[in-house]
Amino acid sequence: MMVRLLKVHGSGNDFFLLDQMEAQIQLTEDQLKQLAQSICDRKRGLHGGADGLLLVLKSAHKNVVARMRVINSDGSEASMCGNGLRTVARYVVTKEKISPQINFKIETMYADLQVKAAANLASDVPAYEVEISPVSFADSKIGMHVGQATLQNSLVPALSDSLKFSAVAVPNPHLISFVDQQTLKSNQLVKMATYLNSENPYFPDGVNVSFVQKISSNEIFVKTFERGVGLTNACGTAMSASSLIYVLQQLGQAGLEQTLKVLNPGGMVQTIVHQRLDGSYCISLIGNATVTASVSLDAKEAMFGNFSQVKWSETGEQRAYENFVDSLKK
Ligand SMILES: N[C@@H](CCC[C@H](N)C(=O)O)C(=O)O
Repeated sequence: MMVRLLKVHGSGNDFFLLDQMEAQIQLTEDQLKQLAQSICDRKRGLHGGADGLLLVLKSAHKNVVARMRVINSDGSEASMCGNGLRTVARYVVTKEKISPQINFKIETMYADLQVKAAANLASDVPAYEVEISPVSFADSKIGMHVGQATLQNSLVPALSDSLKFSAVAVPNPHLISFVDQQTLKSNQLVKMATYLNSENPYFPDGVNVSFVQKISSNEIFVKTFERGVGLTNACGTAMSASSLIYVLQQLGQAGLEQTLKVLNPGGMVQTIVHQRLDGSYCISLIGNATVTASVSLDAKEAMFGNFSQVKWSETGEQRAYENFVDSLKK
């Protein structure tokens, strides 16, 4: 059962992308989960593994070009993936020959989201802009049980006696703390997030946890431990959620519609926080959509960790991306 995959990334948050409309045989839900776990495994997976598997499907919604599903590397399904959506948008533009000026929609678990091509981040680094929405601060939408209906820069004594937390669903769940350099460099993020993504009474379905550092008024650094994955180079929804919290708590109205620079361990994206007329928020996430390789493999063999028949062909795009990351350090 041969299938073709792409290896893609946004800010180094990397994925295998499978277009199920092109696959000759449809994999069952169990087979998709097993394939994701097998190829994404960082030690025994395909070419160093990945953070997840992105599925591209047909959408039944009117005026929607395609549908995206996201399977984390542990086989769990996520409701949204910001970095992944940019790469899916690029894939759909190429496949459907959509003009780069056109805005279009991609269906995700809870919303049909606007996407469009953006100006290159740097020479030969294609970029896309995607909508991150819907946003909710309610404990029920976040899957949060901390004895408070919302968390907005609040102490949660069960988690830490000094760090303050904010929680938001965009719509996948995020727990965010603004920290100093020493805390950012410590093992606290991994320790806390590992606990909150194992059996625990506070976030029984797990949560993406980010530590954020303010760099300047329009610049933040975000480090994320993702639910279903672990520490990643970047998490698009986490950077969007962190930008929203930063604007609401530190910039106020003046921060709306402003472009923020969001640095992360894998590179940099830009975000813009919007407030709609009905008072709800949404975020524009702008960043690279890089295709590093095209792959063909026998899905049944790959599910069991046999990659002997894999054909792997590099695109050459990674070099330009690395030059871009180097330029950020200067
Ligand atoms: N990397 C993603 C988020 C993927 C889903 C997350 N691990 C979850 O389970 O919610 C992003 O770029 O947003």
